[in-house]
Amino acid sequence: MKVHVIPNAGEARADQLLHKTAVVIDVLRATSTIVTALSEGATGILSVETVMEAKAMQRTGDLLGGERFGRKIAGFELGNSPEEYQSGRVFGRRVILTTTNGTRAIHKAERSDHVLAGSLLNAEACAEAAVLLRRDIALFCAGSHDEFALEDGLCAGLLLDRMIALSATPIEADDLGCAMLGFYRQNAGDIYGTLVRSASGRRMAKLGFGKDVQFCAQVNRFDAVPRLSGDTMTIV
Ligand SMILES: O=C(O)[C@H](CS(=O)(=O)O)OP(=O)(O)O
Ligand SMILES: [Mg+2]
Repeated sequence: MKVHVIPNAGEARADQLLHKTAVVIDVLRATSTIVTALSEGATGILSVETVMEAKAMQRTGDLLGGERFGRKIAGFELGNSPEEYQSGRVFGRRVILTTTNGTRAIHKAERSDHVLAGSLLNAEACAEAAVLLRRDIALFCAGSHDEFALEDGLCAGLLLDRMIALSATPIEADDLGCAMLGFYRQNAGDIYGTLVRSASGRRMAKLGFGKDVQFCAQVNRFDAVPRLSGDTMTIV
């Protein structure tokens, strides 16, 4: 099984996704939010690229969630902080989500055979689900504004580490995958510190979302593996 790492949404090419299982990774914060929302009983997450689209798609009972410039969008019920999606707020509701990087990466990944949402929060379960799908895998780091984001690379390294442990057949990683695997193994004892020191982590702290970084740094908090079915992510 081949595993390829895509460094950011802007660099994703069709040939890297076709006939594969894509695992979209946006640790800070979109896929962490999606994993949390579905673990907390949301019925599905519809990812859209624009605010207008989100408003147009809203049906009775749906919640609008997401951010622009990191902050909750005017008129939306929810921002992009995973913890907002707890305490029963999303239980039984569909969420229409639009974020700067993560939802865009999910759209780009749609050309793959299977699309999963990965994060530190569901790493083990996600690695296992991806391996069981028996396709070559694209670890699709959403990145930030078309640049590589360290927290996504760290998560790609963790997923690769778990895939190697779980797969019955050998895993053949590309060069970026090997680099991220090494980076993860070097920093496995300080996941939170690595996130805090990353550019996105520092940006989150500046915006007042330091608690989100702490939340998103939890490894294997959830077993839920969001999977795209039609246009909506649900739990497999
Ligand atoms: O809200 C976030 O975490 C980011 C916002 S920004 O790109 O850092 O301004 O969006 P995401 O799509 O979750 O990376
Ligand atoms: Mg991000």
